[in-house]
Amino acid sequence: MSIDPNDFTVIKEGEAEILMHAKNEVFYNKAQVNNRDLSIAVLREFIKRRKQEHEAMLGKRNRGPKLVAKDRVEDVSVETSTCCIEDSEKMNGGIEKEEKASSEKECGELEGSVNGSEEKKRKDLKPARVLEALSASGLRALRYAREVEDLGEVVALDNDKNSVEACRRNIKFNGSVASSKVKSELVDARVYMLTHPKEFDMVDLDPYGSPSVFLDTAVQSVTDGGMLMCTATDMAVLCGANGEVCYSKYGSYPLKGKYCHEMALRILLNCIESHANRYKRYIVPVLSVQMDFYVRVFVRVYTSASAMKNTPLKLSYVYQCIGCDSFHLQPLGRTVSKNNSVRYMPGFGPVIPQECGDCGKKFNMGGPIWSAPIHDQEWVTSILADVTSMKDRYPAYGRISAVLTTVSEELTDVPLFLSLHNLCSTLKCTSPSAQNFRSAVINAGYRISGTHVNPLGLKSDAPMDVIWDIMRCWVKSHPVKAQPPEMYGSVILAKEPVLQANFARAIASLSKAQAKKIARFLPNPERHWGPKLRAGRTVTSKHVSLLGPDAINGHLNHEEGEERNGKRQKIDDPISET
Ligand SMILES: C[S@@+](CC[C@H](N)C(=O)[O-])C[C@H]1O[C@@H](n2cnc3c(N)ncnc32)[C@H](O)[C@@H]1O
Ligand SMILES: [Zn+2]
Repeated sequence: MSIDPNDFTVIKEGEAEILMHAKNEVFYNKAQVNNRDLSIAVLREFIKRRKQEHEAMLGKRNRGPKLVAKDRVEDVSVETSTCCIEDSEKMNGGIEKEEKASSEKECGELEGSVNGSEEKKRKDLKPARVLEALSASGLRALRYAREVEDLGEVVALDNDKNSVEACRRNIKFNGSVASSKVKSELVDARVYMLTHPKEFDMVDLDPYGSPSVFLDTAVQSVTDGGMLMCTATDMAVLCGANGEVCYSKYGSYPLKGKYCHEMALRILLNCIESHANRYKRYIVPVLSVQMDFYVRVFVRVYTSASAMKNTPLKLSYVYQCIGCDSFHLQPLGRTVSKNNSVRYMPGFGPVIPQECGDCGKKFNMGGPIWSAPIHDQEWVTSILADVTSMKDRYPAYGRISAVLTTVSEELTDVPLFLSLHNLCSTLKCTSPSAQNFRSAVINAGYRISGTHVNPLGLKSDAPMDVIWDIMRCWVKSHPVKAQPPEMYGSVILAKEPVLQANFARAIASLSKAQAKKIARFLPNPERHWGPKLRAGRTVTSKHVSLLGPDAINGHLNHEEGEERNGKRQKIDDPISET
């Protein structure tokens, strides 16, 4: 079939160019440039660290070849990550034997290199292979191949014929490097990942809406120490619009708090971990962001039946008061140490009484969520430095550096966050400035930081009763109008504060970025910067009511025209967005 060049426009992003058909029957969303840029930045960091970890492992082997020969698995397991199991405290039994067997198999190549020359050993680390499981036009796969140094093959999958045709066309259009590296396949990604276990150093999931159906096979397709990058755009589901739908997809109940976007990240992480655990694997998040209209997580995947036992320690239920929105975490598990041995036990609970100690109302319970750190700050700082050193190579530099800056200042050991506005609206009081409030928390001996998820959000390790005491003290000097005594705010204010808050400006009350006036939050670059409908869909009023007019990328006028002409198209499929 001949191709008419007039039917196409060329879209350039980073170093890749794609041909977009006038009918636009293949998915492309310009707004996802932030997502693709950030993924490239993380992939560069991963490639760098993978190499360092490999060299460290070789160095260790060189230093003690006899030890290596004797205690090979243990030695390998300590250094972990690029190709072997991580855990050094090996457990007895069948699981351990399986781990050893898998470790031996995967490290066979490395083992062979121990006696070879230094040069040969270095060569043994093959270039990383990437799987872009849901590739559409192939833009992302092409950017990885063209922009990320030292990358091996990039396999781009799609189960849509038009997308695969477009992807293959785009591979050719991007020249010889792209053609030699990127391979496109028409296949259901789940089948492909299931039949290619532990083959890809990085697997990227960027679906329409929810990634939930792809997670089980994706966690199996990643190499040990490899990376899974995963987007979810079904924010309404993850943020509690239909709690039961979220539960069916992700195995967690969401809560409609101000922190719901961070909770969304933590629900997704919990879900990935639970799938990983089925295969004696576990995840280590390096970066987790909520941007624009989606969440995106970057996690490493390791295999270790013994390390996997720690999973319940990293998960919590969340109790959220239906009156004053105070929240408390209930860990799923705990450990008891005795004579150098560790026992794993269910968590003690409930961590709170039936009624809220502050306002007397009951609690909703959400989760379980991932309550361990969602970023590795060493990674974040290094990625930020790298991005800054090559800003010209990131079309979305401003946005991704702002997000990374804010992430780099987050308290990583404090799940979820408070909203100062919410506290004040509960008490019906004027708001202290964020700096005053931060100072009072610091002066009371606690830590506080911002969150990349919300410019008004504050993360703190101060317990809720301390937070309310600070607000009680604030109201004493900024009185509120009398409220009915049964209002939550009145109940909270009826109690005398135990703590005397000190609002005097504390040195750390501004973050470093705030003090240096470095951009932390940027507005969208243009209107309609949001999710897009599945390729080939027409917008109806159903989409408008579900997504809001902004989210439909200007299709609204088009639809109104069609409706006026009485030609509105019926859509049977559930809405998807990305
Ligand atoms: C949101 S688009 C991907 C966008 C792309 N990653 C980018 O950055 O431009 C999702 C793609 O997944 C494809 N897809 C959906 N289900 C799939 C499946 N089971 N197997 C393979 N591809 C699938 C769709 O055809 C669509 O092209
Ligand atoms: Zn309460």
